Amino acid sequence: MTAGKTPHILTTVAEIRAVLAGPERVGLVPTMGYLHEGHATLIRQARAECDVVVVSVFVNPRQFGQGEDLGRYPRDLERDLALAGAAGADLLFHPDVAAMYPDGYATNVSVGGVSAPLEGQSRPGHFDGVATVVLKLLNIVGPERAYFGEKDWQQLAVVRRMVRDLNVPVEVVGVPTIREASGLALSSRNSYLTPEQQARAVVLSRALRAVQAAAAGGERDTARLRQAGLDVLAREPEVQPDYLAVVGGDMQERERVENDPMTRVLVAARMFGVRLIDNMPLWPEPLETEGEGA
Ligand SMILES: Nc1ncnc2c1ncn2[C@@H]1O[C@H](COP(=O)(O)OP(=O)(O)OP(=O)(O)O)[C@@H](O)[C@H]1O
Ligand SMILES: CC(C)(CO)[C@@H](O)C(=O)[O-]
Ligand code: BAL
Repeated sequence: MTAGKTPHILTTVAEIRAVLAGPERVGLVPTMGYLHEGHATLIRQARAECDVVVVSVFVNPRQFGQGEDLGRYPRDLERDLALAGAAGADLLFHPDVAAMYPDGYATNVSVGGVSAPLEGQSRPGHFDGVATVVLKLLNIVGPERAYFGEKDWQQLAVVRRMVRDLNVPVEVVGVPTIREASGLALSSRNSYLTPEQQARAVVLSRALRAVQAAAAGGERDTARLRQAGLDVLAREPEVQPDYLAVVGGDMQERERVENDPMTRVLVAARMFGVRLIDNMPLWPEPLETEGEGA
């Protein structure tokens, strides 16, 4: 199949299973639609590495809590088709809710450990919904590789854990976060904000960079690193921080940060009524190990 064409839309499990029955290497890019350059980057990487690229567009009700934005989540299938096609997608899987959760549906996938803190604490049940739908999508499409953005760092950890624990035969590929020139991480939810509000939301990435700078300056105490980020957030009156945390690959904070490339600083905050998340590695460049070069 060639890149740049409008992908075929398939809406039923039987259809997509029939189309993907061959021996080709399939890449899956799961999304909730309203695609942007972050999604396009995942699709392009899948295009470069796989024979057939499937993009799923499904706003999964099971990962939204009560009072969250399920009802107003942005949708534009025509635009998604054009963007997915231009980035190299062959197929767009767009099931409706009844196709994914038919009458009598009764199964939940719940990943322990990495799901519990941060987003898991702020959005109870969210990662059950994510794990459940991702496992269903993997079972429906049967890809060799599945692509996820580092923008949802904890989600990536949850998916990796689930795939390992349940022996799912897929390679999970994490793709670095795509940002506006300003530093704002691209996100479908940015569309809820005016351009002026988006400009002010840059404070989240600035806070993350302040934590990185404090670590680069020698700070190793987690509470003080955290404070460096919170001080930046405090200068923007429109920010209501949810959490800012410096965690290891297990999503847990320690008193002092470790010389470990998995150490990550994550932030979630409400701005102008919209909940935004972002994260960065604590060490943007690989660290020399203790004593190396001495
Ligand atoms: N800026 C980005 N850079 C890289 N990957 C991204 C980016 N934004 C989203 N993704 C990834 O795209 C996939 C689909 O995400 P999703 O459709 O929820 O988009 P989103 O922009 O994260 O939306 P939301 O605003 O709901 O968080 C996920 O794996 C997500 O991590
Ligand atoms: C992985 C995902 C498509 C599951 O609904 C969603 O959580 C997302 O878009 O990040
Ligand atoms: N990209 C994360 C999906 C969610 O917030 O539900």
